[in-house]
Amino acid sequence: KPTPKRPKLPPSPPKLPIIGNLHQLRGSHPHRALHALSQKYGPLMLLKLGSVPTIVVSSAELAQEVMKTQDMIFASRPSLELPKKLFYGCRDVIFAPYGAYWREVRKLCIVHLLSIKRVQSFSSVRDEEVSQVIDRIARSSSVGPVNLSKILIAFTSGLVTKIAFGKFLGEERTTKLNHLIEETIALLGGFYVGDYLPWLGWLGKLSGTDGRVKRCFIGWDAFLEEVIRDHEDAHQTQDLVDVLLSLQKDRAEGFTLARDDIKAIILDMFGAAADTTYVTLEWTMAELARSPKALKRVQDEIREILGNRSKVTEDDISKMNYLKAVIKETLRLHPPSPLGGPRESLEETKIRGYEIPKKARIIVNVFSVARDPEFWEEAHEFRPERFLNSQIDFKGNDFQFIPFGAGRRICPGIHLATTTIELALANLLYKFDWKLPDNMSPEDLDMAEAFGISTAMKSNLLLHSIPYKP
Ligand code: HEM
Repeated sequence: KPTPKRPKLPPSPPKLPIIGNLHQLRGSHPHRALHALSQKYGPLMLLKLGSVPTIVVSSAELAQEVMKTQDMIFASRPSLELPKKLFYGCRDVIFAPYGAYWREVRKLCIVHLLSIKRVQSFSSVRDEEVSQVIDRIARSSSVGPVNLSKILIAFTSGLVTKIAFGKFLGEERTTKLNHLIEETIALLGGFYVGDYLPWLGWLGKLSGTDGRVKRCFIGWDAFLEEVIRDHEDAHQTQDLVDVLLSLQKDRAEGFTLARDDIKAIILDMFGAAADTTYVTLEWTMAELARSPKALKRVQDEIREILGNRSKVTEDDISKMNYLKAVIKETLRLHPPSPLGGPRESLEETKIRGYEIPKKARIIVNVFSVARDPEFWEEAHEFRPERFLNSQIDFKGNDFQFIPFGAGRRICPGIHLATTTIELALANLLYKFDWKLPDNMSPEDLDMAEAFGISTAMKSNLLLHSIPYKP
């Protein structure tokens, strides 16, 4: 009797009983551990993370297969316990499974919250917040090196808060909000055993994680409820809560937004925007601090364009080609979400003749792709010049460079992110000269990565700032 043909599955590293390949991710950062495994097992691997079959893609060619050729099949997200509990049952955009609801809220975000016009409407808020950063650095310039990491975290979370909530928050609420953001980031960046070994979900209760998640959710809900109520009582400027409330009233596009939908969408804005923007700024300053030539070149460009004006405005940025190349090179080497957004297959399919089961988890290792030797020479080096006179961009068409993802799930916040990053960096680089702390050579700067949901620097970035007089 012929034996039934076994499906041809992608190559897998050896597994242990029960935990599968989880142990191979221990001890290193997951994107680095997966990168190392891909060097041995190839650009398409099948891992068992606990009991979850997980496909890991590590080349530009296969990223295109997943995010373009078969994007429709891979357009969903896995159903994860933590987001279900924190994001109102995934009524947000990031974690919503593929379907009518996700399509509607994503469209709403693109058209109403993150459009070029809306991003422009916050230009004075950005300007104000950047000026505060400059003042803060100027005040501490003479004292010693400034802790840029701390200043940049405060800048990005302050900016997102103003964009989302306007000027409603006093000191007490801001402190509460910062605490909630910190706790959410810590929870999302942690390892939640129930997502890999569902039958061990009860460990969450035992370890106290479930209680922490519940308290965090209750904290957010009370906070958002209060802020939304304030917005309903007052006719304010057009911050994001105002926009969402007016869409709810108008039943825009025949789609009714529930209260919880609004809260989940606002939560996304914090989850997706603050940390990613901050880590891009931090890594860019770190890379420049250890590359004096690139630092000089970008400052010369900015200072030549500015003449003797006092600060960079958003209109100046379009001429700053080297600055844009510096940001791209930083996003290539240090993608803030090195494993992109997790995807899930909606049906069974094949990649390069290998069977991909339905409901498999898909990880595109954005970090590996940006080092694909077929596309990148001396991939480990910081060389912004590679992006000059090059059409390669992060808008999702060049699959060797996808820090924002690609396809149906591509990051809808690219314009908001880049506008903020460019303006903040251009001003930091215009207003100050930057030096490593005394006696530190470029090789001594600690470029290690922290663990967490966005890959920040492990050590705070301390640099001397010397005010520049035009
Ligand atoms: C440097 C900054 C940023 C980076 C590197 C980044 C990166 C990403 C990545 C890799 C994804 C997953 C894409 C995929 O699954 O293919 C994503 C999704 C998303 N991002 Fe961003 N992001 C950034 C800033 C922002 C900002 C400022 C916002 C605006 C609030 C934002 C909102 C979102 C949302 C809502 C999603 C979910 C999209 C969906 O699932 O349909 N991001 N981002």
